[in-house]
Amino acid sequence: MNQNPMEWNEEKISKLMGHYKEILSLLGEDPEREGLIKTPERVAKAMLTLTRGYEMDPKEVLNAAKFKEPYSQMVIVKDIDFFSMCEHHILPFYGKAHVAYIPNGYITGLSKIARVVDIFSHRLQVQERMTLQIKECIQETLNPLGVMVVIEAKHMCMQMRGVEKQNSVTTTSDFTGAFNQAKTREEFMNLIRARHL
Ligand SMILES: Nc1nc2c(ncn2[C@@H]2O[C@H](COP(=O)(O)OP(=O)(O)OP(=O)(O)O)[C@@H](O)[C@H]2O)c(=O)[nH]1
Ligand SMILES: [Zn+2]
Repeated sequence: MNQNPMEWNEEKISKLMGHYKEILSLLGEDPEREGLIKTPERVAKAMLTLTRGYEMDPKEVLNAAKFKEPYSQMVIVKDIDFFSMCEHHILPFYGKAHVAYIPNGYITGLSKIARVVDIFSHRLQVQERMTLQIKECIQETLNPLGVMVVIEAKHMCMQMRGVEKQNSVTTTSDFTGAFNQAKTREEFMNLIRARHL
């Protein structure tokens, strides 16, 4: 998922650099001093990297590795680390995503589930919408018997500023189909909590 520098959109970078230079001045800094001279360019590239998910199609990623397979028990990819940015403050929120689905004739490459999380997290987000988008993307692409997504995250806008709570963790979950049954959700939650390897 590293952005190839050859693919930088020079026009966008140049415009972003102008804005970040202005922001540095407004914050009381001297954008011409040595340590800051390249900062607008660095920040422009960092922000384009952190929002690269806008340029990517998560359904295409899943469809590229969709395999016909009769396996119809739960598949779980847990502890998928992610970093995203809250759309309210443009500050990071970060944590782990856990995804389960029950195939209905088709499976996907395991890494593709993590890639879908990467794509949606590299956009300005709220945790709830990210949870729902991952769920919908998998449901609509693989048409499984059910999909469930659980996300646990810490929000820096609640740690560094505002209410300044360092240890609160937000958990969101969403599901379809077979996960409407409490027993199926329980199986997933137990497997998430179990420590293996
Ligand atoms: N539901 C939800 N809220 C979020 C998320 N990320 C940040 N927020 C919250 O978005 C809210 C924005 O509230 P506002 O009152 O408009 O903004 P604010 O004055 O900066 O709020 P404080 O953070 O309480 O200082 C805050 O309560 C944040 O904690 C998220 O992923 N989901
Ligand atoms: Zn925020």
